[in-house]
Amino acid sequence: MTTIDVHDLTKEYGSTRAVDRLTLSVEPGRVTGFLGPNGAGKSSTMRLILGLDRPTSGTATIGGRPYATLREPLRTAGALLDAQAAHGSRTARDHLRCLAVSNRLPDRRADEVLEETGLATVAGRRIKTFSLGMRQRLGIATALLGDPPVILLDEPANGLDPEGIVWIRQLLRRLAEEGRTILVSSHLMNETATYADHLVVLARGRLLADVSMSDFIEQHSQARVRVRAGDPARLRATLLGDGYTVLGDEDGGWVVEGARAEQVGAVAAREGIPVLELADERASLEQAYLALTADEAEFAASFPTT
Ligand SMILES: Nc1ncnc2c1ncn2[C@@H]1O[C@H](COP(=O)(O)OP(=O)(O)OP(=O)(O)O)[C@@H](O)[C@H]1O
Repeated sequence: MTTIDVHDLTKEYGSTRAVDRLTLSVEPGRVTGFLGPNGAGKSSTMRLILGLDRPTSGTATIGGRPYATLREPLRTAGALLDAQAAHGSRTARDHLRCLAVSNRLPDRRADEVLEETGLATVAGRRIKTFSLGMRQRLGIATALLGDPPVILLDEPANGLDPEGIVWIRQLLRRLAEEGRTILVSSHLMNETATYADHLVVLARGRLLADVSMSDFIEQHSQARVRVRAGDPARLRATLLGDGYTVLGDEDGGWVVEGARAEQVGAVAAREGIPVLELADERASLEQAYLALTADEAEFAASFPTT
């Protein structure tokens, strides 16, 4: 089992501290979503893990070794960082075969990963004719080429069509179930929620959270209850009288902030108000993420207050 270990990692570009004393481990057998506002340091961290940049201080290792010292790196870690990186005048198959040869991988791996990523029918086409989504698939094919235990993907769903998004979700789940270590950065919270088991959240180069998906949502969201009742006006007045915050929902019911279903049910029962619908509302990853990072977004839009 191969773990990614980052210890006290710092990277400065001139006066910008892109990564700031970061310590974390990315564990095998699960998909770790790598989140954070623009400029948080996600790509910089991935580049440092992959030996593409030198840290200012600290270490990043894969299976206990710096990437640069791995003898057959593609067999240990595969990555998609920049889908535009492939040579445009080569065909997809030639691009992958060249990489296979230079990494002493069997030639057949090129066709296997083309098949796996849905590119078999365009394997003979030059990469410069590829759409963004096809380039993403080729980047993922490259990451899978060495059948590595560790995979890092920077925004893999970028440019994928709806079918491609379903495909990447299933692929990530399968890779994790095979026991691999998967680190995936994304700005798409709804997507991340469908495949990640664990989350690492950065802001301004620092670690904000390193926690399971379910604990993250629990910790960074408020309990809410949705309720519809036979006498909505009286239920609202009673709840307000008991100190709850009550908002209207689009179906004519109420959303009660900071409450659980059993509490709202007890209030309705006490007052003899018939309850037609009552449910705890599960916060989304997006709501929890926005609550956590509200003060951290370096380039957050400012909204007019009037
Ligand atoms: N090669 C570089 N030279 C100078 N500054 C850099 C370089 N690479 C990154 N930075 C800076 O480091 C900070 C972190 O950038 P990084 O790309 O790692 O963030 P990110 O979390 O991946 O952002 P995004 O979500 O927008 O891709 C930013 O302030 C960025 O401008």
